[in-house]
Amino acid sequence: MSNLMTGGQMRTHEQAVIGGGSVTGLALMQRAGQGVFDAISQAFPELSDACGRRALILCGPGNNGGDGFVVAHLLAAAGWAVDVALLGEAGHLPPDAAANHARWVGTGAKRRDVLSLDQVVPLIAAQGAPDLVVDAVFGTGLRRGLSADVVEALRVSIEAARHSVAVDILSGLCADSGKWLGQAADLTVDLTVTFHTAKPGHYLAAGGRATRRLVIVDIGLPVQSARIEDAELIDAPAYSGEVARKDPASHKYGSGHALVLSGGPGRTGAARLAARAALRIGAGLVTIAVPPGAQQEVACQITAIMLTRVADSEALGVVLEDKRYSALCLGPGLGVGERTRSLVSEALSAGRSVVLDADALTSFADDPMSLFEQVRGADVVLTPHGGEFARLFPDLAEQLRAVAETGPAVSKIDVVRAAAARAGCTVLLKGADTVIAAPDGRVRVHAACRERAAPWLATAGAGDVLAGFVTGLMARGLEPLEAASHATWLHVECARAFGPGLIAEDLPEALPGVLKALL
Ligand SMILES: NC(=O)C1=CN([C@@H]2O[C@H](COP(=O)(O)OP(=O)(O)OC[C@H]3O[C@@H](n4cnc5c(N)ncnc54)[C@H](OP(=O)(O)O)[C@@H]3O)[C@@H](O)[C@H]2O)[C@@H](O)CC1
Ligand SMILES: Nc1ncnc2c1ncn2[C@@H]1O[C@H](COP(=O)(O)OP(=O)(O)O)[C@@H](O)[C@H]1O
Ligand SMILES: [K+]
Repeated sequence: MSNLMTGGQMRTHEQAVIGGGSVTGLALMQRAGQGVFDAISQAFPELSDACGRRALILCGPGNNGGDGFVVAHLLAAAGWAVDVALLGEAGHLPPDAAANHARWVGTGAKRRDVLSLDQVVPLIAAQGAPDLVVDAVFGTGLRRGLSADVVEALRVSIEAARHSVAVDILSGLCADSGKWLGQAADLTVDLTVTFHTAKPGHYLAAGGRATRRLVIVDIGLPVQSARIEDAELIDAPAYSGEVARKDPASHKYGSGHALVLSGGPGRTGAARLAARAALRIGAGLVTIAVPPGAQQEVACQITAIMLTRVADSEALGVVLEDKRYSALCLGPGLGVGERTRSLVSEALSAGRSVVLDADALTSFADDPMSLFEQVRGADVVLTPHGGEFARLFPDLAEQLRAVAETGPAVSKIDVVRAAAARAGCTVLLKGADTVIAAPDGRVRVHAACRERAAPWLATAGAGDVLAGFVTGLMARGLEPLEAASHATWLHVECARAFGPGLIAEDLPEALPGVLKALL
């Protein structure tokens, strides 16, 4: 896993390193610009012959613009015809950007013109499409939404150019949250080149869709050891290798016994999906607890999975006298109301690992604190989708939903971290971008975007399978944050392995192939 650093963390780190005297801001800017140039050459080999190529570089009023001037210089040196447009006054640029602006403009007979940003649209109308547009208008310093003329210049350039590249992050996106500040511009570039680490805004919300490729350039800043305030990205190509391995000497009870509670007649499918997922991910045994009226329905659809009758919370208490049940899953298809609340309370009081999903969460919509009092400090994972999250944490959901006028905006990381602290247990908020937070502040991010896109995963029952994966891994003894992280990565991996046409039943069946590939 790698760290995701916010704009603020990046600035603090950069200032500390510059303050230490080992490097100057100007040198970092040169490395950043060189990194963008190299990434362009690598991503678009068809541009290697610079003869007759035209580039348009859009520079902003801060250091992101400074990076743009470095890129302009390198492209021109390589033989490109380069136009540069600047937003704002050259005289107001910060020192390092001003130095690179001056270098670009040159002196005497070799002076070059710098256009103003409002000359960009007429330039493209007159000259036709450039081969390359580089967006160096705003990076991590974006503080408010783009004005309409900036959006227009960006849109026309990006849509016209054959190749589009954003320096650090596409202008208009908040680097911390991936949200558009102000009005959403909904632009997409071919390539984004960022520095030192990826930022949350490259993965969260609109940020995950705003670039087709992301390249992270090492600009020589020292790598910081992991700190609790850094969100970690679940990104390793073979993340869940440890899950694929089992102790050769263990027996089935060594891998735990998962109990999945089912809803009544006609509502048992979700629990069966979760149970199959828990078994496939390696729980040694899986049992479905069914209300008596649904016994027939479940019995005729399971084989390796076992069944026990559980009419109510008292019956659940009796079942849980068997201490070998190591993890429980409640929620999928369970029904909303008092019965579910009492089953949840019984499960939590038994002191096992517990996954609460779907109806088990919605059942506490009227009094979320009564749930949090029971889960605090226990090995519990809550797995809400956006709607369920809003029922338990309405204020946090509102902060996440609100249009952000100023940056940095509240991010999915911020709200899930706050939710986990409030609930006192691990919270996994689902979506194309999934954020998992432990109550101690650790956060993991998985984004099903770009090379990990899994659009077929947005299918009924996929969430039940995820709950089953988490349950199975907790049954095997993984701690909540680890179980949730591996389950999330494997869930997407199964969807990617199966591909188009995926339905929820296919996910557990794709898992053996995925696990085998990890060994
Ligand atoms: N950190 C590092 O290690 C390294 C960083 N590097 C580079 O520096 C970049 C960060 O530079 P940065 O801090 O100068 O911010 P940047 O994004 O250029 O913008 C700030 C300017 O924009 C203005 N402004 C903001 N929003 C606005 C709006 N909506 N509309 C209009 N104006 C607006 C704001 O003005 P103000 O808010 O003060 O009015 C200020 O003038 C980073 O992304 C990377 O590319 C690399 O060189 C190497 C190492
Ligand atoms: N666009 C998407 N790309 C990747 N994964 C997605 C996308 N949309 C939803 N998912 C995933 O699909 C699952 C849907 O779960 P959920 O909303 O609970 O549905 P259900 O209740 O029908 O099972 C979650 O794991 C979520 O992260
Ligand atoms: K940019």
